[in-house]
Amino acid sequence: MKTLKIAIQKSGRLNEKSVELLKNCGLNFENYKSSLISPVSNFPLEILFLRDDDIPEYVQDGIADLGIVGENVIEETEVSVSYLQKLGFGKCSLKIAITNNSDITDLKHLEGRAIATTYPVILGKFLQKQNIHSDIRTISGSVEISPGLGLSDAICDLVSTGGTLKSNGLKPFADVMTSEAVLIGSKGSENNDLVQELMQRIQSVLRAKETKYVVLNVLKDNLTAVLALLPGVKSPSVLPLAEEGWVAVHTVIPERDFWDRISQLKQAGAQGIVVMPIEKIIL
Ligand SMILES: Nc1ncnc2c1ncn2[C@@H]1O[C@H](COP(=O)(O)OP(=O)(O)OP(=O)(O)O)[C@@H](O)[C@H]1O
Ligand SMILES: O=P(O)(O)OC[C@H]1O[C@H](OP(=O)(O)OP(=O)(O)O)[C@H](O)[C@@H]1O
Ligand SMILES: [Mg+2]
Repeated sequence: MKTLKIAIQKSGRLNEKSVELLKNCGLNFENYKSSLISPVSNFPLEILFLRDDDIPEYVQDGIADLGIVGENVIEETEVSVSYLQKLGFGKCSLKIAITNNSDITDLKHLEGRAIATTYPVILGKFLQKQNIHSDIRTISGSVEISPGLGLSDAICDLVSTGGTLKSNGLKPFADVMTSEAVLIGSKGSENNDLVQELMQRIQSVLRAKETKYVVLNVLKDNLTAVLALLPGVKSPSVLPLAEEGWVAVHTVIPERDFWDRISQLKQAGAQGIVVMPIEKIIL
């Protein structure tokens, strides 16, 4: 069977999480900073370490079968690839930001104004939809300093905490798009058996990340109330305890409403609650 190639970012915001995800999928490979290509010893796969901007085109052209990259980069490069899976990391928004003392209060005020960005394609489409004609100034980085230097009236750049905007005297003004890291594939790659195997592994790791394994003890009299609060993969397991009248309940709980569930369980009579991380959930 043909060896697959997956392109991930060589260094930068997505590198560490991409490597961690692949390792959690049980793939063995070396992650030397100097190597640009790394074979996986226990799966027919090679990992290419690239600048993130190049990943969509490598995948579109079939040089890499798969890639991990931000949605923002895919939109900007306007490639034709298959979106296979959102990966839940690298979450950020592309925003238009203005200076704290700006006279711009409405999108229409951007008409004729200069906006600096590394995302001219996405910004251009956004403005076109609003029928606004701005002077888009494409620069390759450090976008946030351009209003202070007099290069632009506004910027359009990625924001997550907002710290970079704040420290440059800027404030968010309009949301252009939200983004996160996604697994992409060359068109048709989703039909490849190896791609499907890898996607199943990735999905089992992502599912596990979203959930916790919980074991708790409860008096049989309170069991119905506790079970009513629990989802489980199929349903919770209930096991007798050595002490008469008590049972142990094993289940999985979604990470997102974890603390609410735990306090509800305690109120319903759950005791000795043990919470454990889950490595993989294979359905
Ligand atoms: N502040 C942020 N918070 C979360 N995710 C972000 C943030 N900034 C960028 N990202 C996401 O991470 C991706 C990579 O960001 P990074 O800053 O490492 O890119 P880069 O400097 O263009 O890297 P490269 O050297 O590979 O070209 C972005 O395209 C975006 O999807
Ligand atoms: O809202 P914040 O949490 O402050 O993040 C926003 C910053 O993060 C990104 O740059 P990054 O730090 O990745 O550096 P880069 O410009 O060198 O890619 C982005 O281009 C912003 O400058
Ligand atoms: Mg880049």
